[in-house]
Amino acid sequence: MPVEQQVVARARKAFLTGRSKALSYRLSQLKGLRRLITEKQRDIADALRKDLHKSENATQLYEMIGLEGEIDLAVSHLSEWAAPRPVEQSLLTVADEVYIQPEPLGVVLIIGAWNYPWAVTVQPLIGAIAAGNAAVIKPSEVSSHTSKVMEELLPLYLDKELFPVVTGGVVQTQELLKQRFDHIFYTGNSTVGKVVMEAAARHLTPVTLELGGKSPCYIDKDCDLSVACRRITWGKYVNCGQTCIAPDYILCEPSIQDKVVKEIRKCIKEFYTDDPKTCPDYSRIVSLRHFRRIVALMEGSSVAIGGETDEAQCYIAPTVLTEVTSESKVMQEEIFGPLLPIIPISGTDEAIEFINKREKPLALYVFSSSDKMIKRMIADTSSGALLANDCLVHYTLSDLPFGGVGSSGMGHYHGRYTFDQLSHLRSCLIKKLRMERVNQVRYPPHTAQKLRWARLFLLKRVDVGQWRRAAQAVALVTLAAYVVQVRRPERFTSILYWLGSLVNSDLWSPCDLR
Ligand SMILES: NC(=O)c1ccc[n+]([C@@H]2O[C@H](COP(=O)([O-])OP(=O)(O)OC[C@H]3O[C@@H](n4cnc5c(N)ncnc54)[C@H](O)[C@@H]3O)[C@@H](O)[C@H]2O)c1
Ligand SMILES: CCCCCCCC=O
Repeated sequence: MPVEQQVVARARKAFLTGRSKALSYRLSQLKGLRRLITEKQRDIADALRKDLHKSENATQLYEMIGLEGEIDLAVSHLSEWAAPRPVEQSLLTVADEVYIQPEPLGVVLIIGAWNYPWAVTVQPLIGAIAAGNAAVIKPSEVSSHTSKVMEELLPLYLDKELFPVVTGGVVQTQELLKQRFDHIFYTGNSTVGKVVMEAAARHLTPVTLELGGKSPCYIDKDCDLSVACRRITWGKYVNCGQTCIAPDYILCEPSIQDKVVKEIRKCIKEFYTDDPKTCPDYSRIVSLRHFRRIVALMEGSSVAIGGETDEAQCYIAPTVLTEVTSESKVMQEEIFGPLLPIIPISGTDEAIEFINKREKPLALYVFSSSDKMIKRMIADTSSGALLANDCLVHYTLSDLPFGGVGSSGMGHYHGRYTFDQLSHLRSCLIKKLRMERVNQVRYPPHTAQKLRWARLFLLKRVDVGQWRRAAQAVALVTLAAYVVQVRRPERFTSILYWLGSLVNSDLWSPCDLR
């Protein structure tokens, strides 16, 4: 039996013991993960320096702080997320207990990518643990040092049967994909995304696909170009452009192109000095394969800034390309590197047309001082996320669902969204065996009179929670009135009057007919 099959079988067996379901157990595992991040910062940072030339501070800023925040959020909200969720009811079920009970799915497969290997592999794991699942973790073989560190460290802090790490490349991943999972959470490119989805379909396993693509960045001429270019320079060149939501290309009117180039040049110098190659904050391309792919993308465009490369170090300077058209090589695929092409367009109409002609992006960036223009972009385009006047920062908010649409992915996560994505939201309705008369309206023979009652019973929507709160309020006020009557009879009438107005208030009127 292949080792991957054995690992999955062990994880399923551990899940079936039921121990991952107890909230106290989930919390202890989350706290273990938190300790790992705190105690092993140095090992994590060393590996990322070897993989991507990331500085220790950049590792903290772009990966670890986010994970700490997500763990803390899950720990503090777990009981609320996992609790039964009451729902609005119809009159037909008003006497019943009706709620949604989130329950674990079972064994989840998490396949991570290499660019922010801790963020994109461990963040889904936080949700998997919080939701009470077992999870098999497959880090990317491309960030090999990090993969090794994960394999060594995770078992020291987590239940190794419930949360095993499988390392290796395509062969091992494909072996894993033959196994039956209850959910597959994949982060990576769309070509492999299709392979994952096909394998999942064989077992009818649901998937979350966190993919990429070309995220456009439109700069309106009505905007502060120096601020806009500063934010774009940061968003593009952080991690050497190897960010799923990096602005892939700029769309702007020819009249502002020179100013855009000038401002970006200024910011590159400010962030990465005159010689980015020696700057500790400037990363490297992850592998020779990716290096050669990115260098080849420059062909046919003019280099306005940068363009220097060093194959021995997988170094590509922060680069801006001009004289780019839709047909240019650099526009045929996601760049995922430090090349920033500028494509001239005639204005907002053409920008929207350009964006809508292509696949739906993971992120869409708009820089403008006009609220109207920004709202128009939101209304007339579609993307995983839209940011006005900034780049990347939506990723840091746990309350925003992170994910793509169309070819940039399916499903979403972060914060409670990860919990819900990796839970089954089970509908529960608990009726008592009494009050059978109410059910007459649904039993044959189906008469016109029964139908009239059924219409009322089914279409009147009732917020039972609101009724309960109102009943509690009335009970409290009645008690207070009783106490006042005994102690201060002269105030009794005014309290009765107030009580009457409460009873007549909106709280008691049934919801609209729908
Ligand atoms: N949406 C997001 O959150 C997000 C985050 C990071 C990266 N990305 C996207 O990921 C892409 C970059 O990552 P990548 O794809 O180069 O990462 P990658 O090469 O590390 O592949 C991702 C995972 O897929 C596995 N894999 C690769 N080839 C396979 C195959 N043929 N069969 C089965 N499994 C296979 C790898 O083992 C790895 O674990 C970019 O498109 C980027 O935009 C998206
Ligand atoms: C604040 C920026 C973090 C970016 C992480 C992006 C993960 C996808 O590549």
